[in-house]
Amino acid sequence: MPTVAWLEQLPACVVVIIAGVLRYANAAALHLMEAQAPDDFVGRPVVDFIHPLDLHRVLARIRRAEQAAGANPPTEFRAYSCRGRTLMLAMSSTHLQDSGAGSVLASFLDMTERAAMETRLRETEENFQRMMNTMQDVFYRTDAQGITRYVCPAVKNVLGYTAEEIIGLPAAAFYPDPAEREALIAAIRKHGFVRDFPGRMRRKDGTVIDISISTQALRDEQGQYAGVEGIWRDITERKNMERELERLATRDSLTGKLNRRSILERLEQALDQRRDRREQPSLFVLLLDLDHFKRINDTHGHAVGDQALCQFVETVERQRRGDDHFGRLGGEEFLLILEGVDLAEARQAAERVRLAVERTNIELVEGLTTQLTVSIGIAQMQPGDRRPSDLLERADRALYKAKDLGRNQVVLEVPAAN
Ligand SMILES: Nc1nc2c(ncn2[C@@H]2O[C@H](COP(=O)(O)OP(=O)(O)OP(=O)(O)O)[C@@H](O)[C@H]2O)c(=O)[nH]1
Repeated sequence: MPTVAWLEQLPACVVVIIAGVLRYANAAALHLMEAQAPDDFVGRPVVDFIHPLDLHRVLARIRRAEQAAGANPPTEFRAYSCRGRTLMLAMSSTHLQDSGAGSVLASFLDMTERAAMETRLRETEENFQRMMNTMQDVFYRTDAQGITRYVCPAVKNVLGYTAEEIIGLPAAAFYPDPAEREALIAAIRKHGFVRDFPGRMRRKDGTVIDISISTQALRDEQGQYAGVEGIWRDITERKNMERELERLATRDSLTGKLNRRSILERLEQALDQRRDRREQPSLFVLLLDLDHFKRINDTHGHAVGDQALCQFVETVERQRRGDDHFGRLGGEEFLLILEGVDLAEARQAAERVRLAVERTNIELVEGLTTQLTVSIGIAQMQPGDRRPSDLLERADRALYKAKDLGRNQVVLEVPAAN
C-alpha cells in the first residue's frame, strides 16, 4: 500500500490494519515488534500478536475503528513480538479514510517498562503492607509539626485506637506528659535518632502504658527537619516485672515498707547531702520499737503477731509526712527519717506517732482487740556524722533510755559535745 515517507522517520509506532490483517508498519513498529524483515509482521493477522486474554477487547476496539469516524481512546494490552517476547502496548486507533472499508490506522507506545515498574511498585507496596500488618510493634511517621501521617495497624492492639483514628492527630495527644514527648523530640533533633528511648502513652481506655521508642529524624531535600519515623514497642509487661523486682528488692515482704537495706541507703543519701555543711543539719532519725511485743506472739501466735505488726505500720503511715522515709530495720524495730525539720518538730512528730499507736485498737482476732505502745529514740545528725551508724547508735541509746524509763516514751539523745 502507498506509504508516506515521513511516517518512516516517526519515533512512534504506526500500523494500518485492513480487514484484521496488518497491511503497513512503519520502521518504529517493526523495530518494537522485533521483525527481522517487514514480512515477519506485515501481511499477518493482528490476532497473531495479541495475548489471548486481551484479544477480545482489542478486536472490539479495531472493529469500532473500522466503522466509526472518530478516534478510539487508548487501550493497554499485552502483545507478542515476532520473537515471542511479551510486550505491554498502549494503542490508539482510528478509522482510516480513503483506504476502503475496514481500514484502521493505529499507533502504539511501548509500556512494557512502565508496566514492569508498576508491578515492582505494587509488589513493594504489598510487601510493605504485609510487613506492617504482621508487625507487633508500632511503626509510625510524623511530619515536622508532629502530626501523625502514618501508623501501622498494630496500634489497635497496643493503644486501642485504629490507625485511621490516629492519623491526622498530633502524636503528642497520646503522651500523658507532653514534656516526655518534648524530651524525645529534643533528643532526636540533637542526635538525629534515638534507640530504646523510654516513654509512656495513654491508651484509648485511659490506661497508661510504658513504651520504648527507636526513631530517626526525617529531612527534606533542603536538609530541613521534616518529622520523625520509627518504631515504638509496648514494654509495660517488662517494666511491670522490673518494678516488681525492684519492689521485692527494696521492700519488706511482711509490711511492704522499705527494707533494712533501702531505709539505710536513704539515710546514707541524706547524710551525704549534708556532710560538708557547717550549720546544724536538719536531719533526724526516729528509732521505733514496739513495747512487749513478744507477749502478742506468745499469747496469740506468730501469725497474729504479723497482723499486729502490719496494723502498727499502718498507724505510723497515717502520721507520716509525704517526705519522710519509713522502713523496717528488722523484727519490731522501725526507722523514720525526717528531713528539713527542727528539733521541736521532730519531737512533735515522734510524740504524734507514739500517741497514735497508743490510741489505736489493734485487732488480734475477730472481736478481740488490744493496744500497743511504742518507744521512740530520736537522734539529730551532728556535723561530724559520717555514716548511718553514727546517728543510729545515738538513737539506739535514746531508745534504751525510753525502755528504761518505763516504755511508751519519746527520748532525744543529746550528743556529748552539746
Ligand atoms: N509476729 C512476728 N513477730 C516478730 C517478728 N519479728 C520479730 N518478732 C518478735 O518480736 C519480739 C521481740 O521481742 P523482744 O526483743 O523481747 O522485745 P519486746 O517483747 O517487744 O519487748 P521490749 O522491746 O523490751 O519492749 C519477739 O517475740 C520476736 O519473735 C515478725 O516478723 N513477726
